[in-house]
Amino acid sequence: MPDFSVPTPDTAGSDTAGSDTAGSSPLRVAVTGAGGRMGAAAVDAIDGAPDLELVAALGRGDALEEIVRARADVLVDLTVPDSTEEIVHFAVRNGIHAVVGTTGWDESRLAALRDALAGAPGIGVLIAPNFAVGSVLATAFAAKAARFFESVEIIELHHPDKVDAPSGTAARTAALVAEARRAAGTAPSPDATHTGAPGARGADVDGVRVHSVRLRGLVAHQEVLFGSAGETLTIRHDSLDRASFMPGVLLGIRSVPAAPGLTHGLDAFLGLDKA
Ligand SMILES: NC(=O)C1=CN([C@@H]2O[C@H](COP(=O)(O)OP(=O)(O)OC[C@H]3O[C@@H](n4cnc5c(N)ncnc54)[C@H](OP(=O)(O)O)[C@@H]3O)[C@@H](O)[C@H]2O)C=CC1
Ligand SMILES: O=C(O)C1=N[C@H](C(=O)O)C[C@H](O)C1
Repeated sequence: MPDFSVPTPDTAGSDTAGSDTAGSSPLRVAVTGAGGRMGAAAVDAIDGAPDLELVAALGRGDALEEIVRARADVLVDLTVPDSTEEIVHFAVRNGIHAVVGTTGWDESRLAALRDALAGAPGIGVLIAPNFAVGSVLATAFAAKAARFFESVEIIELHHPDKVDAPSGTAARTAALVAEARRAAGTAPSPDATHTGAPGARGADVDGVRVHSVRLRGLVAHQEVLFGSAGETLTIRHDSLDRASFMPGVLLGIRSVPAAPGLTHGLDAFLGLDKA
């Protein structure tokens, strides 16, 4: 597994950065959604990290108080959009940092979380739409490319057991692409469609068309398609296995105690905000 635990520009010098734990006690980590696809993989990854100690693994129906009783330093939430907000606010109220991979964090939820964190000095929450480094890079590349093309559309492709559409990654990519195009004064993507079947043109996310495919055999994939006269650019990322998410989960756990307030996206912990 690639190891991002070496100190990054943001974490260098912090107590919690790096895997060299000589002289310091392991970070105590709790996981909600521990029985799920991602939660189970995260539990294994945390178990395998010498600088981390898994102190609680909760499923639906387990009392959140167990996280406090276990004296967790960091909670990793990998549940469902309906549960994540309550769980993360519980952690913040109880002075526990959180690393959140669960989808469903729209602008109004993020604003409420920022408010809660303002009343919890020193507590950090990472909301990471995607933990895979390739996906984070692909989204950053898409945001960079956004202003240079007339047209943009996103296709996200996932396993059919996913409960939400579009994916959190696609929503975040669309938002960043839209922001870059607005800042550059780019016109909306041209589209002459005026008749057609409902849904045929995908969902409108911040002015960007997003198409969601659900197919057995897939894990998590995304294409951002750009087009201008005579050329196209496709930025594609594929997670072929949930192993792809684990280095990012571990980086989030190690970095979040030194990052008070809300961090949206793994970018800053990878030093990408300075690239
Ligand atoms: N950021 C990233 O890189 C990634 C994010 N994700 C996101 O992570 C989330 C989980 O995905 P995935 O593991 O595939 O989904 P799963 O459905 O496999 O897992 C979700 C788990 O959460 C449990 N759960 C639901 N509510 C609660 C609760 N209140 N307390 C404790 N546990 C609860 C469910 O239990 P039960 O089955 O009993 O309902 C289930 O075991 C999704 O939002 C997904 O989009 C996924 C992959 C990567
Ligand atoms: O449910 C999934 O599987 C995934 N969810 C996240 C999302 O919605 O973007 C991250 C990744 O795409 C896998």
